[in-house]
Amino acid sequence: MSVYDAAFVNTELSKPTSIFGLRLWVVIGILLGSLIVLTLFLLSLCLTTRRKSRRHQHLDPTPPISKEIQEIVHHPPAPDHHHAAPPVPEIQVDLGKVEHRVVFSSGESRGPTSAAASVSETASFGSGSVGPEVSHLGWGRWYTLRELELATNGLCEENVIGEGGYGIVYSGVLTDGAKVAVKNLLNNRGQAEKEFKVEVEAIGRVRHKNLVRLLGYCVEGAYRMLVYEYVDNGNLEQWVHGDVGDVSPLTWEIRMNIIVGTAKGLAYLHEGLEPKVVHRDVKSSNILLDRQWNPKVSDFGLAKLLCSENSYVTTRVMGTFGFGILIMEIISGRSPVDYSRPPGEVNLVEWLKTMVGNRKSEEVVDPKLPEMPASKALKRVLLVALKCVDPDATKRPKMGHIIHMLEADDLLFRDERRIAREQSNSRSDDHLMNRNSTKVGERRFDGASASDTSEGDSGRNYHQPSRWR
Ligand SMILES: Nc1ncnc2c1ncn2[C@@H]1O[C@H](COP(=O)(O)OP(=O)(O)OP(=O)(O)O)[C@@H](O)[C@H]1O
Repeated sequence: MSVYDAAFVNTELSKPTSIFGLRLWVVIGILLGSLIVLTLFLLSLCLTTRRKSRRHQHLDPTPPISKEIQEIVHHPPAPDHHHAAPPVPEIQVDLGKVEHRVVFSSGESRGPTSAAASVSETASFGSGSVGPEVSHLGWGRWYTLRELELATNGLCEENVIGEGGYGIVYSGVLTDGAKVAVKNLLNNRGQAEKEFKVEVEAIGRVRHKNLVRLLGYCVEGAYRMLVYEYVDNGNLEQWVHGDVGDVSPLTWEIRMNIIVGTAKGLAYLHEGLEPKVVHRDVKSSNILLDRQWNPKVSDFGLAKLLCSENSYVTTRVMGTFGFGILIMEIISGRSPVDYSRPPGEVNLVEWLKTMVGNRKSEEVVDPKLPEMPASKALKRVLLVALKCVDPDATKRPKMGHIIHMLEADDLLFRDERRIAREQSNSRSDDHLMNRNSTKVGERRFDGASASDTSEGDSGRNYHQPSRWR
């Protein structure tokens, strides 16, 4: 720019304007200053908003545990365990990425109406839906407390189906109509949360028709709840020891079905999963029944996950002893310990051993059984029970082997029943007795004869009582 141009610009800028007679450069200065101030204001506004929203995300009450839930790899079972379910794919779920807003604040105003109102409230905050898509895990669902309150009529007393060592169990109906059992775990903080994690991780991935299925869980504030499929025909303890009249509805066939089904559920826990799961509390109140009398093992909440290297013996010791007592309970209708009985009969295992040793197997059968079982079938199942409670833990059979023995027994029993029916129909006793012995002989080649089973698994010897040969 030349000296003349600069002088010209200077003259022009120094001219007074119509705005309060201010010179042009002053007006331009004011405009520029205002623009800068406005830009700075907008920038700070923008930053404040972003910071606020970030703090909001931080306050999102997604429980920390949910981020730790992930599907555990389900290894296929060993080839000889053909009862195990097919493997499921590995899925990792990070619930922290799902927007959860929990609006429950206190225990007041419980009941179906208030609960319903809150559920829709939750929906409006969340991803727009309160249904399963909000909180799918790899294996199940994460439920809000509101959902479970709605399902259980506000955790009301009429919905209580029982109380166990770990909390109260409620029946409930979810919004999709599914009936569930909600176990509200007793909460003693710290420890409870640890147990809860163990239980959720151990149970969530397990799928077997003879194991009660965990559908999901709820962690909210101090609440820890497990949501199970509802099994609708009570538990085995109620049917074996409850007031069912003089004749039990549990026929021999039903009892055998319960024993075999329970064995399959336990075998899956012991042998179909890696790491293994051991129930540690096999008892009749933990065997739930459906309307077709199919058993489902429940309450493996404190099951410990074992390292595969050193679990072998432990699994056999812990798992089979309780199962042996359970068989005795089902066959005899007696409790494992019953102080109302004479001294020699208080302990079921000891009494039964004595009875079998004295060739009184038939006398151990539950007097409420509608019909006596075939002698061989009875002895076979008692033999299995006695093997399970062998004082030498290393001689106890594995659950898989127990199934093998029991199922062979089942076939044998069916044959004998068919033959018995034929006997009573034709009345040609001698002829049919010959067929009977031939049939039994044939079955023994199926790999489950008394001598086969007496050898025990893994080449261990079991000394079968000679009277049973
Ligand atoms: N999934 C379910 N469906 C139907 N009823 C259930 C279900 N789970 C548990 N129950 C019932 O709830 C009651 C309490 O069960 P829970 O497993 O808590 O205790 P328990 O087995 O009686 O005792 P413990 O805790 O000492 O094993 C039992 O009567 C059981 O039959």
